[in-house]
Amino acid sequence: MWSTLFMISILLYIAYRFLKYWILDPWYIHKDLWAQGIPGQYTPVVGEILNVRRAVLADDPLSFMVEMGKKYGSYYHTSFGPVPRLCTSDPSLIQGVLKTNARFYRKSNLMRLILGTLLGYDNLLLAEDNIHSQHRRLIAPVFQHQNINSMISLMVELTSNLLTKWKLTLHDVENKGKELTIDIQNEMTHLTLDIVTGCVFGNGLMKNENVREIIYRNVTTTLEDVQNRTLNMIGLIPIINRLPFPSKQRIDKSKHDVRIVIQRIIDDRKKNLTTSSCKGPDLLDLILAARGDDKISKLTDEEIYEEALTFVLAGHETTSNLMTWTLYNLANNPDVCQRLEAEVDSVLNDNEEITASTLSLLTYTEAVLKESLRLHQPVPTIVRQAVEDNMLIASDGKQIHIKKGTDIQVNFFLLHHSEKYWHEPFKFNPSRFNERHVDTYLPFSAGPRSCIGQNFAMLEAKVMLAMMIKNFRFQLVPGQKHVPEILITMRPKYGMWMKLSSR
Ligand code: HEM
Repeated sequence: MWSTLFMISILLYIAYRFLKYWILDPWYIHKDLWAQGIPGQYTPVVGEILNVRRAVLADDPLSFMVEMGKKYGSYYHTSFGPVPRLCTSDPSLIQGVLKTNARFYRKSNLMRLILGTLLGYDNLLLAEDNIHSQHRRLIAPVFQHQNINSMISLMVELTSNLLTKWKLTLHDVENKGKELTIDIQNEMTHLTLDIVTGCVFGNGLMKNENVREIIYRNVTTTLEDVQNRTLNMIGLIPIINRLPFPSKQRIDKSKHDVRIVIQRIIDDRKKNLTTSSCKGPDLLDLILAARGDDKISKLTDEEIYEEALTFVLAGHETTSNLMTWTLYNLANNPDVCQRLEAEVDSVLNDNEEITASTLSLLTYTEAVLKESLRLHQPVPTIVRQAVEDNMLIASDGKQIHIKKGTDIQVNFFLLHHSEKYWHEPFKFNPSRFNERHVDTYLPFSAGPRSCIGQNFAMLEAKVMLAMMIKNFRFQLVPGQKHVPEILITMRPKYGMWMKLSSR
């Protein structure tokens, strides 16, 4: 009798929790937002997942966001699965979430589920509160200009290796009377992975083909597995995401293999058995040496491992997407490309070393990259979850009370394509960056969790773009579909095939 009552209570409790999570809590949040006059729509349990899926299957993944923006304006509520969301591209609300009220927000559970599997949780991307601020204070000086400027020589060397490979292949192919076509997305992913791993791990990686192969293979296949598990929901459902499906076993094995080689590189570096491949200290030297204000506090071995892997993950696909979309935009805008070629030809000299001061002369190149980041933002949206009730103020003066548990989707894509802030927003026009754009241009986000690697990324992209444009012309192979695919980053779903010719 007592055991039956106990079982019934447990079942009722589970049913209540289920109902609360999937129906009651979301309903109260939507009701509250409607009561405040915020437009929006609510489909219980699934939210907008089916609409998003429909747009993705129709190869038009941005269309849903654009339609919702047109229908409701720069802030509205909806939900993703059961989780209620305030979606916004309003600069004032965005500043509220990312800066003024940042203490009331955490990264979304979705992001933790997707990236935590591979990275762990004590790193800049995923840590919260004190751990995050402590790591940020320790690591921010690592990315100062004087440190990353000494990495330019390695960026140049690795880009030059790729250009030499292209030249040789082009020569061979032309001798056979054919054309050279390559998937530029694939090439850029390899180059950015080469650069970031080289700048993190130095010659422990550069000189050991085997180590490099283990890191590259495991990082890329794990990212694919993690992405597939997100799309088919296996990775998102608690308990299910721990079951030993083949993809989970592959991820665990990769994690283990990567762990062993990276730990070895770190241990060797501590014993001075390996060195930086840059002109100065590399990122690993810098995080090993990082000390807090008290000159004593430092990262633990486990944290150093996670941060090093975080740089590799956060730093390669984002920059590779920037490069791929930039070449796409240049191929579609020959006038811009001509002006870029003229700048690069006048600044880069075959016999002179490329230094920070050479790069500072490439102002139009920088504008081209900035405009590409606006038009094809590598990280088009981010999501934060409110962990306390708080008040946000929109640009039109409306005050919005946000309840604990609400997700906020910050939509950089809509912000960067808003006619309110950008003249002819869908046009590729680098000259618009002759002026400064402050709160309306956020490719690297803003506030205490903005991209810590942004100077590194811009420097690297400038080196790659200038050297590539100096040597080659890139034309799009006709007949391909250019469809963006968005998981955390936005990349071309079917690759980006280009015909290469020498300049
Ligand atoms: C074009 C290239 C890049 C773009 C567009 C980009 C964009 C971003 C954005 C939007 C965020 C905020 C994410 C969020 O709040 O959820 C971010 C965070 C971050 N990025 Fe980047 N990123 C780029 C390159 C890099 C590089 C090269 C590195 C490192 C070498 C890097 C390291 C990080 C880290 C560690 C964070 C987390 C910072 C924190 O929360 O304190 N990123 N990035």
